[in-house]
Amino acid sequence: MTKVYPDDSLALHTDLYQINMAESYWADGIHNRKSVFELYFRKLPFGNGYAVFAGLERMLEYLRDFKFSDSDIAYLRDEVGYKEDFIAYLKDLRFTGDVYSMIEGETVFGNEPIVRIEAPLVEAQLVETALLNIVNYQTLIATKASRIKHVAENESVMEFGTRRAQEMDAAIWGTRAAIIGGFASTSNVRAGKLFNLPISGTHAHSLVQAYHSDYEAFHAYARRHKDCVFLVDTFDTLKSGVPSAIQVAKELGDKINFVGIRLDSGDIAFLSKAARKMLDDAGFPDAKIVVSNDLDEYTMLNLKAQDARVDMWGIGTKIITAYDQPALGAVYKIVSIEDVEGDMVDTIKISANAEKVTTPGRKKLYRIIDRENGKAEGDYITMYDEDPQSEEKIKMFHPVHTFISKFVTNFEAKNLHEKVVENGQVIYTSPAVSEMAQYAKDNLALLWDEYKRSLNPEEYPVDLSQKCWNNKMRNIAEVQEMVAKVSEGLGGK
Ligand SMILES: Nc1ncnc2c1ncn2[C@@H]1O[C@H](COP(=O)(O)OP(=O)(O)OP(=O)(O)O)[C@@H](O)[C@H]1O
Ligand SMILES: O=P(O)(O)OC[C@H]1O[C@H](OP(=O)(O)OP(=O)(O)O)[C@H](O)[C@@H]1O
Ligand SMILES: O=C(O)c1cccnc1
Repeated sequence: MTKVYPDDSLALHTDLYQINMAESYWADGIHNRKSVFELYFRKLPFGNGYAVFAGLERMLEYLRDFKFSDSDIAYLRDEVGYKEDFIAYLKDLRFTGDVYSMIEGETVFGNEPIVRIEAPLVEAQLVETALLNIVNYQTLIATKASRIKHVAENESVMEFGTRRAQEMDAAIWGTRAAIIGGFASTSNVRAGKLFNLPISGTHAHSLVQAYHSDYEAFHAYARRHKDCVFLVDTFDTLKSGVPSAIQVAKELGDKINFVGIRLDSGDIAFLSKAARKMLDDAGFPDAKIVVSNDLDEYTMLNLKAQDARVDMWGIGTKIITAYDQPALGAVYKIVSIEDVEGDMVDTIKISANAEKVTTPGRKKLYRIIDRENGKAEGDYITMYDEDPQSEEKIKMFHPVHTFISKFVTNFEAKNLHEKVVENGQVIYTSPAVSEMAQYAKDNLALLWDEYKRSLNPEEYPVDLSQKCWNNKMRNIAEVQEMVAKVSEGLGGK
């Protein structure tokens, strides 16, 4: 049985090691040193050429409300065993830092900072797990939704996944992310209420089974509902389901809005073509054909290649669980920390894998947009004090394979980070989810098609400024020097 705490908070929604590190920082008196952390992922999910950022609104709620409640404090003291002095410190702890973030619906790529947290070390550390939890899931689902919508083109896509979601929270936030990524509506009524999302739905096989008849079931449904989409595959799609739907639509005429039919099994290509012909011949050329049944962008593409006659898609399991890639690997890394003199010192994490070496320093992120064609040339990471817009010409080069480079002129440098939290106060108001979805759509229009194709897209450039790259190389050299000294001191080679 779960225990119920009326004052349960999300401050404990973290890994134990974060609180243990917080205790060390505090005991050593370095907990209030200014620090800069960045949140980013390295590899795009689903082999896609871009991702769609989602999660800011929940992150902001979490940071705003960050506080260990009385029952959290009691648990940490009585069950986990932290000492009284540290417990007293945790009681009054709030998030007091600054946060810079992309806004929801922004197109995002690997190895670029999505969120930058500037806060006392202990605070920035404690919020890591929750921030990653939020962004990893929501961005994954928004990206999957965008892939699916890309294949659907102008046909609308409904989210049907709640029953298959990894529990209730995922259904709610996942469907919100799906709408940001391009889905038109959700079947989850609570999500509709909470986030003001468009809700939609048809009916299930149980309705038809309860009446033992397609005709009776459709009639019963139509007596109480104006908009009707009849599910036609319970007994026999072409011999009973579609003819019954047509009969009810004819009988009730203007009394209902016969939106169309739904197919949920069998050969969708074959059945949709046959049903289309029956509907057209019966005088219902505007009736829509909705399809569902374990669909995703791959089956959709395949169905389109077979000229399936589909007007609307219902997608459940494969969107809400991000079925083919259940996790986005976003990470949260420290890039700069105040030293004993009060100066900020950049810090780096070295790895044998060049892609995994962090990029030190407080940085900014720009999207470089060609003023002539309005298309994005690439993203450009600079040190905080740089302003690419003040330059005539910038050199963009691959941060690992540096010989891949180009000069860009006549560009607009769009700053992708908005200040959303200042001294712990949330200063950003999230727009409606529909606006986020529109923003996502507009952003995708900046990308050349080769970055958007669902199979083997081109790699979009995410480059470092020369200054940023030099800083990284200097940090690597310094660490190598330090390691050599340590190694010598310890008797190493
Ligand atoms: N013409 C088609 N081409 C490719 N895939 C299809 C086609 N028609 C249906 N599919 C997909 O093939 C899969 C068929 O799965 P399955 O065999 O479980 O369905 P079914 O037996 O027809 O229906 P159910 O088990 O739900 O009653 C589904 O993912 C469906 O979307
Ligand atoms: O297929 P998804 O993309 O997950 O979409 C949601 C599914 O949920 C319903 O099926 P139901 O729960 O009745 O299961 P079934 O169709 O597999 O029998 C509906 O008929 C869809 O097929
Ligand atoms: O409205 C529907 O058709 C629907 C809703 C949830 C799951 N499957 C279908």
